[in-house]
Amino acid sequence: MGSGSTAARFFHFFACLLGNEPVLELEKLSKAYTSGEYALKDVSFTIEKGQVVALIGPSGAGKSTLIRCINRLVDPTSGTASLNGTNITAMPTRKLREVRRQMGMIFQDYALVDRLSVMENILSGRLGYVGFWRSLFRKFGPEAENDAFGLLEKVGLPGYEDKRADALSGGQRQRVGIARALIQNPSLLLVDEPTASLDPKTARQVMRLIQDLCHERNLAAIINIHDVALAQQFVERVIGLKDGQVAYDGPPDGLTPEVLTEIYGEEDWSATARKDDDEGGPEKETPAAFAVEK
Ligand SMILES: Nc1ncnc2c1ncn2[C@@H]1O[C@H](COP(=O)(O)OP(=O)(O)OP(=O)(O)O)[C@@H](O)[C@H]1O
Repeated sequence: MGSGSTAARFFHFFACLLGNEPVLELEKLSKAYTSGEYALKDVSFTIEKGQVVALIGPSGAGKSTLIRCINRLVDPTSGTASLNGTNITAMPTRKLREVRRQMGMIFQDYALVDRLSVMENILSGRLGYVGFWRSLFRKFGPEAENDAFGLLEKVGLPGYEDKRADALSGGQRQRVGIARALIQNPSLLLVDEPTASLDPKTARQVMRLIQDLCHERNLAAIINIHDVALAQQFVERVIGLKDGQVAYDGPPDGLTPEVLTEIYGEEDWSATARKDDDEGGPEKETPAAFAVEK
């Protein structure tokens, strides 16, 4: 382990002492694909426990590459990513299973197994915790099943456990995807365009649900999202990528037309950027967050 990672561990330890517990720390993370072009260039930021962050930026800005570097589906070219103080960029592949179960993934296309029940889909989030034979026969134990029932309530789908995944609406499928990610007991949620396939109302419900569950569990999340207005409504921090670099890192209110022009280019942003006299800040937790569209 080099001196860089020793310094990173020191800063992580110090930040924890100060009460700002970093979950994810990126230090000059870069990725060049074989074409030689950089998809990410020196990306550095820290996400603390309980912080919900939107990752925005135009197509090709590097958002998916960043998420993939964090969960090591893609190996960064240089720089480091640390999860709870452990450098995951340097981790050998055989150890990745352990670190990946600390990262819950939520996908645009839900990634459910259609022919399986809601309960089986949720329990598959526990695959990283059981051995080969138990995973093969999908034996996760009564404790995991209890957790799954609790999560079904949380995501507003009580009584849905025996329904097949392909009998659900898009919004319901995403709720199952959220429950599957949470049953992993992750410390970080990586959320890839969770609302891209949903109508505006369901998209809001799903964003509200993610926000509420993160606050309730003090869980950090990065949400890759194209809908800037939706992001502004439900997160406390926005990171804007442009050409693989961080072009903005700040509160949703700071996304002025000028900042959006810097990230996306010239456009009439007046309908998108939150105005100073709008009701400020992301939505706060409300019981309505758990209302379900059926
Ligand atoms: N497997 C790959 N091989 C080569 N280049 C790639 C690969 N994946 C992504 N890229 C390139 O890296 C850059 C960043 O792509 P990435 O998919 O991360 O952007 P994005 O912001 O997620 O875009 P979108 O919003 O359209 O999903 C682009 O120039 C893209 O062409």
